[in-house]
Amino acid sequence: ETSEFGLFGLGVMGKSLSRNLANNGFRISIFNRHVDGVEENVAKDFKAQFPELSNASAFDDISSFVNSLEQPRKIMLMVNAGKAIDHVIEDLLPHLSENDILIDGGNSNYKKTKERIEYLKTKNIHFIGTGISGGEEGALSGPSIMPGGDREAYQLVQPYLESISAKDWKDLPCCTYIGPEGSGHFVKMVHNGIEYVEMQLLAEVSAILERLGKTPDEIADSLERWKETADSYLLGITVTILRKKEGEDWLVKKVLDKAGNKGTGNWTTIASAELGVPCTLIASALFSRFISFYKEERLLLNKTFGKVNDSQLNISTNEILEAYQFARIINHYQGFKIIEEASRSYSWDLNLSEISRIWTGGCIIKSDLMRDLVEIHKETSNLLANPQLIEKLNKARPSVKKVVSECLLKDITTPAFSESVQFFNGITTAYSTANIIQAQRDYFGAHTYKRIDDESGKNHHTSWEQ
Ligand SMILES: O=C(O)[C@H](O)[C@@H](O)[C@H](O)[C@H](O)COP(=O)(O)O
Repeated sequence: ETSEFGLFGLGVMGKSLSRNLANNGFRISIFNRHVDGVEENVAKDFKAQFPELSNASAFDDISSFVNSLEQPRKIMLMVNAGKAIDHVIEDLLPHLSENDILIDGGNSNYKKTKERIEYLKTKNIHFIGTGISGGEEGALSGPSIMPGGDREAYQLVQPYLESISAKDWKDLPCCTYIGPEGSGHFVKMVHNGIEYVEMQLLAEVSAILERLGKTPDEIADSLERWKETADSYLLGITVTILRKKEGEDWLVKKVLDKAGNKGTGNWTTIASAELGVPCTLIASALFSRFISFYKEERLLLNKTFGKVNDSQLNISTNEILEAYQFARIINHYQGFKIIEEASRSYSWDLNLSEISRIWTGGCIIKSDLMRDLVEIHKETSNLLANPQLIEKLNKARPSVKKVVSECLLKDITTPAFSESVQFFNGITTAYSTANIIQAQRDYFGAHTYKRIDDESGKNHHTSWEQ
């Protein structure tokens, strides 16, 4: 009997998604390449390991894999983002038939996805660029799925993606058609950008609570209490991480402080620059990872400059919680702003409320705040215009300013907290200092400027020295 769905690439996510598809009763074919001495019989061995895969067909030969599938074929590619996708597409093409559908479930760059859609369209093959969030566990039990590309083709794979996805509080699938072109991968990219900041904020919170003399267990106790008002997946795993011991020692203390990245935070920062959206927090979180990589230089410079002010920190845990809530709202404001701008610039017509909804389950940034954003985005796309969030921000302002200034004075590095206040001050300032910038640009480059007393809006130029 032919299979109804194919899974190509049995890495961490591919394996979890295969089992998820099988657990949902689908007849699947699974494929993993054969690499002498490296990857041999991966699909067959994997199939043998899990009872739910007993009906699955396992292959390491592309033509048998493709021919095992009913037409139009639906194949999900779970291979590393980048060139590997193009190689796999070229390997598959000779075996595919018109109207077959390829789904790229990796963290691919949205511009490349658009190119691949257009390239495969010339061969009457559909390509759906799909963001999948939730890691190994989420992919098995139900990830958040963000498919983008050809809507008709999506409808043919919708039953599979919706079945395996996480379910929201109304038991609806955390999977929805995002939009055309690479919009699915764009939205996943921004998901990761928001994720970077949420992780950075929790790291900064831990550093501040440690400076207040708390052990990892005591920090975990505090964060555990924060679940009442600020629960999120990342808060939950950070509690577990902080409690993890190796003998008497906390494992987290043994982890080398060099944070890696696989590119999505990078791309989000580039996209924010290209689209003119100030995602300052995402850029800051990315650059904090880059700074962490200068470990040797940091050790040297620490000797040169050292921390001078290690006096007592005068901050309460509750003020840190309020500051954390403040910065998270700014983070989500910036994240959804770039999605809104991309939707406008690329005519993708994205639904911010629906995107918030599918991010309430299965994904890394799922949280109580995201749950609130589902309703808020039905009223406005501007989170800073929502009365509920305005009230929260105004209530938390004294705390975040105190936390940032105290940490600055006491030499505790809090780039994400600091940036949240700087951004907020900037975006809420009626008359900024940009008039000076315009005058300087006009001075040395005759770039012209507009005048507040000239409603025509025409450009003016001044010979500033005369
Ligand atoms: O949503 C998710 O499931 C994760 O974000 C996932 O996509 C992956 O873990 C990223 O690679 C993390 O990004 P970095 O490797 O850049 O931290």
